[in-house]
Amino acid sequence: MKYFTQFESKALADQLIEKALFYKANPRIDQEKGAGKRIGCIFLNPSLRTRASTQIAALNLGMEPIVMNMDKEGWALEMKEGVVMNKGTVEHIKDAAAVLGSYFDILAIRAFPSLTNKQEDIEDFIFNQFIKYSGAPVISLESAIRHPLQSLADMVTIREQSGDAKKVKVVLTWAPHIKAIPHAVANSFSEWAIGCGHDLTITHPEGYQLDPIFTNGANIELDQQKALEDADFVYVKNWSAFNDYGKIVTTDNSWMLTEKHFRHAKKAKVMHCLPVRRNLELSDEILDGKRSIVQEQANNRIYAAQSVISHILG
Ligand SMILES: NCCC[C@H](NC(=O)CCC(=O)O)C(=O)O
Ligand SMILES: NC(=O)OP(=O)(O)O
Repeated sequence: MKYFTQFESKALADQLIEKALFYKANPRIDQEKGAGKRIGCIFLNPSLRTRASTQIAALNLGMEPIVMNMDKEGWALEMKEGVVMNKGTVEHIKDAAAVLGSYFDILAIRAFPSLTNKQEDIEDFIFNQFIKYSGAPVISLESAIRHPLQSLADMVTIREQSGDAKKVKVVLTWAPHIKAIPHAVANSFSEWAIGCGHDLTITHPEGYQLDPIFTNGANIELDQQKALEDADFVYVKNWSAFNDYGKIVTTDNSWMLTEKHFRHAKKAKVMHCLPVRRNLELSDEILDGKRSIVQEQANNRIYAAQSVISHILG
């Protein structure tokens, strides 16, 4: 495997989930595997979990991580081909990515969408420029349209929490927010949950349909109460409109989950990738209550990353 950017197959997902659970039980068992190798973690946007968990994962494998916050510490990058660089950008992605590719054995990149240029975002243009020009193996730390390390950690968490249950009902519910938020987490969660064979229902207000490329195979139910019935796992996430691209269509706060939403889903566990805006996206009551498994999820980010890095190292 040279690139970890999206769901590939159930067989690979199962292998990565098993390996993540193995590393969780034996974090340092492969301390020699990455010895003498470096991973470059390139952030064009903020991060807490992805930044720290990827570094810990690399260190568990004996590999040296170097983090660059390119949005703040690097030169302003030009992404377009053939432009006269007489404005704000200082260095072309061609040159920067080629240098980074020569410095590192693996490159890991975070590049959020603009939410203003739909075509560029759905092509994952900036992320793909790094792939094109670096020549190195690349791991996505969240691109414009996907967040596969998050989704892998989510699948690990569901596997861990569901024990012997053969089939679980998973619900992805939209939550209110005050800002236009990317689709990446919701897209990826849907892609991985369907790919891993879970029974997935997606619920959101009118106008928040996700790109069907990612949701094909899910049950779409616009009535949140109905969607939540008998859920085993409820994944909470805000996203902006996809059709009316990047717009906020409603902020209806009745969509924020509280205990009363779980009348017909008594056993449901609640997931969120974090960061979460409390009492806007999700209530204190849920986040601090027994249903929440958000800390377990965040912890599993380490072993998801370790599993992927190990797989790329071969
Ligand atoms: N990496 C996890 C989520 C990152 C991003 N959240 C945010 O941008 C939150 C911003 C805010 O709450 O102001 C998202 O939802 O895609
Ligand atoms: N869940 C997640 O990706 O968190 P960060 O944005 O803090 O990395």
